[in-house]
Amino acid sequence: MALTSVDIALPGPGRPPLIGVSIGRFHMGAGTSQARLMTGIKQEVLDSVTEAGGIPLLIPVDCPHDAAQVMAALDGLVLSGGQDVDPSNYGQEQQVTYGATETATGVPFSRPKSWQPCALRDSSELALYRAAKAAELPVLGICRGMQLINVAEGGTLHQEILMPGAISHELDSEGYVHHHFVRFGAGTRVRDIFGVEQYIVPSTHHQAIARLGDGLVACGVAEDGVPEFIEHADPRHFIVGVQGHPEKAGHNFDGYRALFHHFRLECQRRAIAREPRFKRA
Ligand SMILES: NCCCC(=O)O
Repeated sequence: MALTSVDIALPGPGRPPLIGVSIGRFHMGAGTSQARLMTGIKQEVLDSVTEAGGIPLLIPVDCPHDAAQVMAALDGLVLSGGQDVDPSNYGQEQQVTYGATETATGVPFSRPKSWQPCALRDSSELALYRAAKAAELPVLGICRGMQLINVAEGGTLHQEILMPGAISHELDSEGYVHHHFVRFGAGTRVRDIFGVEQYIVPSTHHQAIARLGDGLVACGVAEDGVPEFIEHADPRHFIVGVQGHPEKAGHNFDGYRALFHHFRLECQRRAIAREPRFKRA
């Protein structure tokens, strides 16, 4: 689908939708006088929502309000990327990777497979997802966000992509992004949005969906079988997860801009249906 700048610039009838964006929390400058606890999100996520015609509103992990109250004030939810989901949320223990040498140091190493899990962020985002779904608000999950949707629906993750025959999905040791193809399922929402059967994925993840959650469809799958896109099978829900990073790819690949565009339109359409007073003549 080719989007023009006019499509993006005109939000259409009604007010621009208010789109909640979950954000991570992390420590910076540990052990220095600049040590601080930060809350942050990649700028590209906010830019993608804004460019698509939505208003992004950040939801901190320790927001004290009930998730249903928060989502009642919003028209949609973006679950952003970041640290790994704690394996306890999908019934597993933290696994450990053992290596003969660490690339940089040449010494044996072991490290937890799941990177910096944060119980507070997990519980906050799981509650927001459930509240958004209950209110039939559109949800777009990016990378970790897609994995969180799967976990919320009872699915599981591979704590590392080490399955036989798996292609490379991670940044390589020099930081280059691997690109590979994804094939969209016929009759799926994402197939309609992208308007093609195959698309390119800039891939930067080390975990992947293992068992798919209830009600979800793996609507875009890589050649090694790794789910790259998921969506909810029930058409009442606009719930879409992307394992890659659409917020980083929109300037090169129109399909990812189309994804944000359709998400914003769906948020707006449902907001108008709920609040007809916002509809312009
Ligand atoms: N697990 C959340 C971040 C994405 C990944 O590396 O799998």
